[in-house]
Amino acid sequence: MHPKALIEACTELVRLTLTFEHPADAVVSRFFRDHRGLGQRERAALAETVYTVLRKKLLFDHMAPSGSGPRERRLAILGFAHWQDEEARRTHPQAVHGARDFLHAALNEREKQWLIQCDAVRDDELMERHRHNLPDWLAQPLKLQVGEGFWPLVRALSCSAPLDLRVNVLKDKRADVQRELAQAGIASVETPYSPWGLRVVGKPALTKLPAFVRGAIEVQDEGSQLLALLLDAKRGEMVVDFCAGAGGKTLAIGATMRSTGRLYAFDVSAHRLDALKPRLARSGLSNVHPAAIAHERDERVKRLTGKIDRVLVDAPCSGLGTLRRNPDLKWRQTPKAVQELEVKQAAILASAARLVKPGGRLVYATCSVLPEENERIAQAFAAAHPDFVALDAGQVLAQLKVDAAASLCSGGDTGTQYVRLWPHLHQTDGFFAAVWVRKG
Ligand SMILES: C[S@@+](CC[C@H](N)C(=O)[O-])C[C@H]1O[C@@H](n2cnc3c(N)ncnc32)[C@H](O)[C@@H]1O
Repeated sequence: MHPKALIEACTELVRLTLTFEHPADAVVSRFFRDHRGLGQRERAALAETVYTVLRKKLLFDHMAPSGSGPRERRLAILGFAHWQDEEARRTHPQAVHGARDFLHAALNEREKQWLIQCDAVRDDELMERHRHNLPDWLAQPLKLQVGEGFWPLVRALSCSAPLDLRVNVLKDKRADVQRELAQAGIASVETPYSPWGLRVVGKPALTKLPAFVRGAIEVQDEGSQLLALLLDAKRGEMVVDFCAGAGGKTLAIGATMRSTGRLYAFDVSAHRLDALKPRLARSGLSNVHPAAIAHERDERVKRLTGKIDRVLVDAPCSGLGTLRRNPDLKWRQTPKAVQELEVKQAAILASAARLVKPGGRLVYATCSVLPEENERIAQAFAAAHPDFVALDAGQVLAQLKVDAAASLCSGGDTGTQYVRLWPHLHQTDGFFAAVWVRKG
């Protein structure tokens, strides 16, 4: 594709994304479906350009007014240029800017001059908000929580997430899958914490690989794998994944149960549960029972009161721990939406807790980094439910032989009460988890 046509396509995609009517990943997928002729490299350039615009929106909004032409085109030019800079830095860490030849071939003289001006702006000349590119309501709580880690966190959030796989141990050993992938030209390393994880180098296409087709691998962030591990579901148990969605954690839990016992996958979205079905078929699991529920007090839920060994509540949340993958969330979420989520989270956790039998385990998890959706929900639950005893997540993970378990946790008297994963510290998405056992 000629550079001019590619920048025009980037401009159109930026325009569609910035309406914020739909999640960016859905807009991008739709665009690719509508433009089937796009090659692999063009798709990568389009997606990376748009994601860079979303990641650096405040900076680009600050730079765009000095340029000419439609605003979306200026943002697309900056997105493309900054993405190329990131690529160049990855391969040559000292590089300041990436090659501009391709991009220049798409620009007129005024645009080239403007880009040179933008390239000359130094980081230390910028206001703080143009460097961190976060809305104030999000920057403040992050600073309070991570202190000096704030700028490393900002840098981590401005990169794309690594591609993590979970090996389905029901089918294969991690080392065997790693060897098989290497033979297919896909390099990977073992993830540092999850016993099932492989971190793949680059972003190779996976869905046609024999290992994928036979259900030996699933794409899953290492942090998400750890939350499934934390539930520690055993052979023959009765287990509920209360907010199963498309079943990322369900599949991991089902495998730890060695496809025995009963694993209910509940969700209010039948559509999301439908996406679980082909994954389930590949996985070889026969112990999973997906069920769409109307709400958290549904009759199907009530019938299981006090009968379940382990319940995972992977609650609907702001998703603000996943900004590396979903940078649009920082512009689509609002403090008001978070408040509404808190009410829902507390209600779902309280309902799900009723299922846990005496001696059973309850795990509450989110992929949010906000204390309101995490510690605050866990503390309010603990205060209202004296029949649940909090377990120390650091100890639980250590018992599960997770390396450096304490470094994955924070909070409480022990400093390791809750799982707290951060992109800049653990190379995972931001995750939270709290664990309780019901008094026997
Ligand atoms: C964080 S997502 C789950 C992701 C999934 N566990 C995974 O690992 O792929 C939260 C899910 O909660 C579901 N949900 C929202 N309200 C619910 C409710 N009242 N009861 C059960 N599930 C609910 C949403 O439909 C969504 O699929």
